[in-house]
Amino acid sequence: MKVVKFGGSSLANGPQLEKVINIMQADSARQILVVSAPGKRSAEDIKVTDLLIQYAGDPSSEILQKKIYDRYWEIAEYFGLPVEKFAQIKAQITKLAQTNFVNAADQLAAFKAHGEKLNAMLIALIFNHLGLPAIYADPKALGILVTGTADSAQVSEFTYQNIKRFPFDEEYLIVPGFYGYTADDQIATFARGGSDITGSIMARGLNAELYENFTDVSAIYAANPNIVAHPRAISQMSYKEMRELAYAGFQVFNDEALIPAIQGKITINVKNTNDPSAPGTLIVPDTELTTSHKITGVANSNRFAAIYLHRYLLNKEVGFTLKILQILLKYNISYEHMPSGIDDLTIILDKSQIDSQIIQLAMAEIQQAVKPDILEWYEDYAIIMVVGEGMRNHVGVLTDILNALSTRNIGVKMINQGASRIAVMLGVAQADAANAVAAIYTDFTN
Ligand SMILES: Nc1ncnc2c1ncn2[C@@H]1O[C@H](COP(=O)(O)OP(=O)(O)O)[C@@H](O)[C@H]1O
Ligand SMILES: N[C@@H](CC(=O)OP(=O)(O)O)C(=O)O
Repeated sequence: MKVVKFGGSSLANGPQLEKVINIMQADSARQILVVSAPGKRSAEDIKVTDLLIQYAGDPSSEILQKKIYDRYWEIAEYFGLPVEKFAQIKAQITKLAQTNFVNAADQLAAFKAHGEKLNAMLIALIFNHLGLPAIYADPKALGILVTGTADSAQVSEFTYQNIKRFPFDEEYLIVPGFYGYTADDQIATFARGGSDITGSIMARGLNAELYENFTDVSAIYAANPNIVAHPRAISQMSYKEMRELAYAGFQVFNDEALIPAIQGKITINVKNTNDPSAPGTLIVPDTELTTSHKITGVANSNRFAAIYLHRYLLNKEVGFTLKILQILLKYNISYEHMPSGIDDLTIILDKSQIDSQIIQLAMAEIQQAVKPDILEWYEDYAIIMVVGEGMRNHVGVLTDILNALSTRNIGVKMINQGASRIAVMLGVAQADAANAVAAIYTDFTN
């Protein structure tokens, strides 16, 4: 049996859902359908998840209710679903505004999750209307249990036994992606783009033969196609390569979604809803790789910022880093990377988790506690990740990367190599990030 996940772009309207239904019917092993909320129908459009975020901030807005309702009705109408059957979807949109939540974070999570929930309910109704046997499987009934925060949930291990016990037979199982339930029965969502995680959880829970992830590109490319024109398609890559690339900007597959697949040894196939016969990209254990390039891909991300500090003889002082980490802990700030030299330390953070006031307080405390000669906050920071299992067997990869950048006059703020033997991470100014990706990609593929 195959678990098949479709992203928001594949479910944006009726004609897209029609392609999805055809893809599901084309292979009898495709039984589990994990869905995102309807995505953008054009570049200027707004995702249903983003409409729901607005609605959470203004639940009395009839305009927002109507906008959300219209997105689902447009799909229902395309398939000729009777209004009476659609009534339950409409009722859920209105009911959200009347529900009392314990706090704002729980309320926002519940609103966001309804993008997927209502879409899965609607798709099950449409399948049945078309004479296809299908049931809606809510994460609560499946036993998808999560811990962590309301907007950044982590799956609990109990989930996998629960999924195995879920009773189903020959019918399609339509599962909403993106959320689970906490121990106190509240909805909590994964990070944005997290429907991929649900697909991976289902694939591990049911020990699927394959996890197919359908999106709007025919493969994962060696560079973001929005930066490099017609980049090389990656036919196959390892879990670890995908994780590094997804983390650093290849949003085509969520980085956290790799973990359940790795644990369950499930092969992932990223494919295109608009071109389903294309082979797509296979993501496999490194032992199963049959192709090898010097580099597999190069990604960039602007979601980082850095604290830089300099003090002579930093290397001699016992407990220096610990003091800084205790301050970060106090302010609930997690760090991503910490490259260091004898007198210097850079702490790279994910900007999305911090506001500027908190960082100022933390910086003031660091100044007080460790008295650095220089303490700076770099907002203008982009990370470039150059990834490839093939790097292990090639000498001079770093030289080639640095040459690619220096010949285009792109300055490097930081280099981190070694921790992961298949990736080199570089820090550059945000304005240089796209050029850096294009430069490295061009030099390595020529
Ligand atoms: N290296 C890459 N290869 C393919 N697509 C990429 C890459 N980097 C970024 N993308 C972008 O990822 C998009 C697909 O991801 P996403 O928008 O999350 O899809 P979905 O709506 O299916 O969840 C593509 O349209 C493309 O613009
Ligand atoms: N709808 C959620 C989860 C998701 O995975 O969406 P998409 O498949 O459109 O990336 C989001 O917008 O974050």
